[in-house]
Amino acid sequence: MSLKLLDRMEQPTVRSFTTSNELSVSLADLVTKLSAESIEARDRFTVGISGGSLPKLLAADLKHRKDVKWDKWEVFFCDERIVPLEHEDSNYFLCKKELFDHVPIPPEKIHTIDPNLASENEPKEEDDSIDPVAEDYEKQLIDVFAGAKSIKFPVFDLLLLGIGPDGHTCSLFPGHRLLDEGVLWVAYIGDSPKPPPKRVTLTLPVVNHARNVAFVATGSGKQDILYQIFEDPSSKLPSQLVKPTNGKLYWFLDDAASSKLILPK
Ligand SMILES: O=C(O)[C@H](O)[C@@H](O)[C@H](O)[C@H](O)COP(=O)(O)O
Repeated sequence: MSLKLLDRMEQPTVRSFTTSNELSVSLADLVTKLSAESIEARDRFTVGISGGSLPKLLAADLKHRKDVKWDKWEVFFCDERIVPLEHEDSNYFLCKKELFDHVPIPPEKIHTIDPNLASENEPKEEDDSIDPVAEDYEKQLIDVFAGAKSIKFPVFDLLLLGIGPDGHTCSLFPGHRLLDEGVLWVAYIGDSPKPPPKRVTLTLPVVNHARNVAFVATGSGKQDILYQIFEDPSSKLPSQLVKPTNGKLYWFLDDAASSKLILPK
């Protein structure tokens, strides 16, 4: 593979599958393995899930696994649309339909935004990454990850990321000022190029502090952006800025998405 992501300490693991079902089985194997290892080491598994096509691919095989200690999971959302939780645009709603309705994760371990906190008016210009929904969600992360301690950033056991055709991930979009956010754990974006516009998102430092990060991308619509990411280290796309500091990076692709990449057989 002519992987140009050479400036990271550890090469990512890149897997491409003929079918999305094969991808889902392999992804479920990794999630199950990381869940067991995390629970063994820390008596819990902290995971962040993205929206889009990821939840269906994640759940397809995982929801049938019997060897997962679901009650030890702490689930967050890598980004979330500021809509009611029962709205079809809600990532929680999507994950509930695909996964949470099929596995016994205790409801109190599924950490959702509180859309009722949404302010009618946009934040003031100078602090426009701060918003009641984002602040509340950040407090939920602090409760789970920091408790009484003060830590710079949370360390997720696994973050599951999608990638947009423009190279965005979470709700971190190309050229957006949020890419420079270095303090907040959760930020507000009111002008998401991908509708709906109002969202909260984990910030890049949180993503890069994770023990494991797995991108999931399928379909020919992703082939060009994946080629750019893997072949052009100079472009600073959000997905290319994901370089876990002390963590492992995985790419789960299907052959349609990886068709322009030169991957080892
Ligand atoms: O809430 C969201 O919109 C997602 O978290 C977003 O970051 C998604 O992962 C990408 O847009 C890829 O979406 P697809 O996998 O559907 O192309």
